[in-house]
Amino acid sequence: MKLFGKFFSSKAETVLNSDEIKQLIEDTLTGYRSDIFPEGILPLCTGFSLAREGKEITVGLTVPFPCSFELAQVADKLSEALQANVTFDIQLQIQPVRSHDIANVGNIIAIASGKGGVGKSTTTVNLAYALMAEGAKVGILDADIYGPSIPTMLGLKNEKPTSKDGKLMTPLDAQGLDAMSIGFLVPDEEATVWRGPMASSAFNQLLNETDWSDLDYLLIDMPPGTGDIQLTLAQKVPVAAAVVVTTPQDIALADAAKGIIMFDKVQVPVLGVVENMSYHLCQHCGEKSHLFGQGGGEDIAANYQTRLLGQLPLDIAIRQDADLGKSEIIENSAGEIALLYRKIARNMAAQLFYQLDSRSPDTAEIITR
Ligand SMILES: Nc1ncnc2c1ncn2[C@@H]1O[C@H](COP(=O)(O)OP(=O)(O)OP(=O)(O)O)[C@@H](O)[C@H]1O
Repeated sequence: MKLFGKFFSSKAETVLNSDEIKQLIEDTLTGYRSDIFPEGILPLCTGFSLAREGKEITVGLTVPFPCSFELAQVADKLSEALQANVTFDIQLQIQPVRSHDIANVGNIIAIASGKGGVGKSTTTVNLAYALMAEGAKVGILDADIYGPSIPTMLGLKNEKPTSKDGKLMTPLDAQGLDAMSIGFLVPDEEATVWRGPMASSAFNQLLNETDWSDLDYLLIDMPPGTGDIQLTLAQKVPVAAAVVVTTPQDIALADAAKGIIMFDKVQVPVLGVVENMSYHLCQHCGEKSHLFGQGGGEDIAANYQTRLLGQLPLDIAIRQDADLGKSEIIENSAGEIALLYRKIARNMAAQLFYQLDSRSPDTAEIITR
């Protein structure tokens, strides 16, 4: 992926030699700090190269998780500092953190909620597109056998997967996302009467008999709740980690806590909590109102030793897009909401790396202790 930096100012030109340019780039990449780069960018890069042709400078970087938005900003900053067009040529080297035998799938991340209706499926779809916008290859698997909403949310209702070899199903393409759901295969009313084992075997088939393209992440939209079916899925699917979606209401938070405890029980690390419908911004005066309470996501993250990955507003555009089979990331990629989802997606991918990837300085510390 190429990220092109831009420079606008007409500062008096200082001509730097190649060594000075290299030093300035290295210093910038080492000194940069943000939530996802607490110790700088360069120490995490497994590759770094520099090519220069007059005012065109290309920096080759190999990074361990998707983070295009932040790197594009760094490219702008460097272009300005060097008064040149700095292009980042990014190679993503995302490593599967848990071994499994599902072909062409890297890391499987379960998106769960203790309670129904908190916006788990909407969040899953938007996070999938957000990860894609950050540079990753992503798929989405709807595990909500009893109430699959992913086909509608991706604008693929009534579509059916095909098969090239009569064995594996080709996932549907949702503007670049691989998508699979029981909703593509059987009418909604049919699956609702399936008993637990049948639902679980249907899910296994969806996971194992889909011809996924080469995915960095497969997001699983889990059925809501923490009952037997969720526990079985969390145990049987080689999930690398989970994310719990909640709203700030007490009842949703209590159920989100049950979700965290459930994953803990089956030793699936929880990357963090996403607080959906956190606040509402008045369209007229811009005032923020916390309709369902405040601080709950932060409290739950602190009480259960995880982190708040981000907060999303209650917003009519999110609901309208979800109901119309669209996504804010695709519809309005530079909009405030799209940027919020992208920040959460970067946090999620970075947490997966820092907590579980053997290349991360944090895991190395844990391993040597
Ligand atoms: N941040 C938001 N702002 C406005 N509407 C939202 C937001 N998030 C979700 N919604 C809307 O809330 C409703 C429920 O969302 P969704 O189906 O994603 O919930 P869910 O937790 O997956 O439910 P279930 O698991 O019970 O199927 C949908 O109509 C969706 O458009």
